[in-house]
Amino acid sequence: MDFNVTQHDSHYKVSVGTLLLLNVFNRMVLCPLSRQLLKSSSSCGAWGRLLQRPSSGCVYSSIHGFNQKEVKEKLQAFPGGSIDLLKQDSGIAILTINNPSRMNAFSGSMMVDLEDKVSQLEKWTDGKGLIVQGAAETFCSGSDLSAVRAISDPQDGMKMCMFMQNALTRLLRLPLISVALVEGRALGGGAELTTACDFRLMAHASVIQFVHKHMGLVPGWGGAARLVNIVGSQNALKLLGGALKVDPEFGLQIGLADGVLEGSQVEKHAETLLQQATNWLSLYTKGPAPVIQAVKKVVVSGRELPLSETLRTEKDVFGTVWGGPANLQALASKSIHK
Ligand SMILES: CCCC(=O)SCCNC(=O)CCNC(=O)[C@H](O)C(C)(C)COP(=O)(O)OP(=O)(O)OC[C@H]1O[C@@H](n2cnc3c(N)ncnc32)[C@H](O)[C@@H]1OP(=O)(O)O
Repeated sequence: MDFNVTQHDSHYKVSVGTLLLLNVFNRMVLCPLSRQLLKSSSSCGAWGRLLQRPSSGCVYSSIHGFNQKEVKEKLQAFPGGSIDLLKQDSGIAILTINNPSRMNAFSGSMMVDLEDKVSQLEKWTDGKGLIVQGAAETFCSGSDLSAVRAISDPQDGMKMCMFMQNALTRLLRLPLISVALVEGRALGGGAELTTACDFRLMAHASVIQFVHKHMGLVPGWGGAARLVNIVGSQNALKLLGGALKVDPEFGLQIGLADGVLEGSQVEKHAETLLQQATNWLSLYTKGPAPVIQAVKKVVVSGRELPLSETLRTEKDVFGTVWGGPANLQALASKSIHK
């Protein structure tokens, strides 16, 4: 029996035998080969650095004089609040910044908690998407100012900054499509946190503001580097230099926001913001987890690596889905894309 398969504008004739052979070839030759390539590149290659090992997305390690255990102990001295993770059967997880009495400011223990939750998400094989939100109708007001005052020594400040850069870089590199649901205010480090997600959805009347200049600071959690990638250097300079308030309309205009959510309080039976964000995200997370994760991996490599390295990574990721269950099922079901 032959299947007529349309891919874009070309028609291919694929027999069941060919499909099975492809699958066997993939499982016995390509996959072990890919795994071998990944192994050999894991110590220094870009692929290994970015995608292969959990927590390998770290920017700082002991070779940079960074002692994670020591920094964690110091941060734990500033307790309060929590970072809550809910992994759902749908493959979409909800990460909640939870410290309402301080407008969801990050205490030291919340920073440690965040790193722990990112580690859990790195191991989530069934995951496809992630929504990052704040508790009690506001997003996050940045660093807890009482901790900031206590860690005024530049060396300690830099250690906290390295810790948060590691955690947020790993958050952005997760093989999950992530969205920050911004309600209320995202200030300082909270604004930086929104840039560690792939997308930002802003609720009516919400504000993202890099208030660092007003605090005599610049972003230190990787937010400036990510902001430049998202909105370009001209807009980033305006947002940081002017500590401008970004409302949903301005956010859409400069590309910081990817969508605006309706106010749920206005109409009694309106969808909650979380439901709206989930619906928005599900357009991109529909399908099997290995395929969605592969999509995110090729985009991460394209976003971060030089062209020749990103092409090699794309080839390796391609090898993990080619002839895989979703690919074979699509071929067998004669899927067409009108
Ligand atoms: C590299 C990271 C750099 C940084 O993130 S530096 C921190 C940047 N963030 C800030 O400066 C935010 C300072 N806070 C504010 O501007 C205002 O509190 C804010 C968020 C606009 C909310 O204003 P309001 O709605 O009027 O509420 P409020 O001021 O009464 O605040 C309610 C309670 O929350 C507290 N709070 C808000 N942001 C905080 C923070 N970042 N650290 C510690 N506590 C914070 C605030 O002190 C107040 O507490 P309390 O009720 O007086 O005990």
